[in-house]
Amino acid sequence: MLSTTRRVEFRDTDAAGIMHFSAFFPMMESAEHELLRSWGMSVMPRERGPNDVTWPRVAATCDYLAAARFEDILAINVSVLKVGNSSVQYGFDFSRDETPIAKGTLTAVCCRLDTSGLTKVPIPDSVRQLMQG
Ligand SMILES: CC(C)(COP(=O)(O)OP(=O)(O)OC[C@H]1O[C@@H](n2cnc3c(N)ncnc32)[C@H](O)[C@@H]1OP(=O)(O)O)[C@@H](O)C(=O)NCCC(=O)NCCSC(=O)c1cc(O)c2ccccc2c1O
Repeated sequence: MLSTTRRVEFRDTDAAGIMHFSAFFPMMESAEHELLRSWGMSVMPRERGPNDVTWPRVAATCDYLAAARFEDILAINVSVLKVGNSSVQYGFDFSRDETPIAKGTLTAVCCRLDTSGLTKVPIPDSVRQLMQG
């Protein structure tokens, strides 16, 4: 549904010279935000409107298949795995030159954000259509 790339930065690596497990999560988050932008949305809309919802995460996973190193260019394929009433689960496939590096998931919940905090709401139909492609 979205193919993008990210370079492994020095800060992403550990003392063994390989990409740290935690560094995959910001890349997944950033790729998810890119997918939302490709649909004309922002994860944090600045203006009020019918789709001014935000997407806190309730679950995140990552399986590590091969090591990535400083300055590697990782291809990231993002797909929508499941659309629920208020939740959406994304899948992330990381690879380098066709070598699978990692597979992750993020689950986000459609929420309104106001002074009282986050309130779960059903995914708007127009957004659901985009997610279901
Ligand atoms: C998000 C909540 C307010 C929802 O609370 P509620 O109790 O109403 O939710 P439900 O239990 O009914 O679940 C809703 C929905 O999600 C599915 N679900 C819940 N837990 C899981 C799980 N562990 N795995 C898979 N799915 C789960 C559940 O099945 C329901 O699905 P339906 O489709 O059937 O509706 C409340 O949960 C809450 O406040 N949680 C804490 C959120 C939080 O603090 N997360 C940690 C970090 S958030 C974050 O990192 C973040 C990143 C960003 O990039 C953001 C960008 C912009 C805005 C916010 C961001 C952000 O917060």
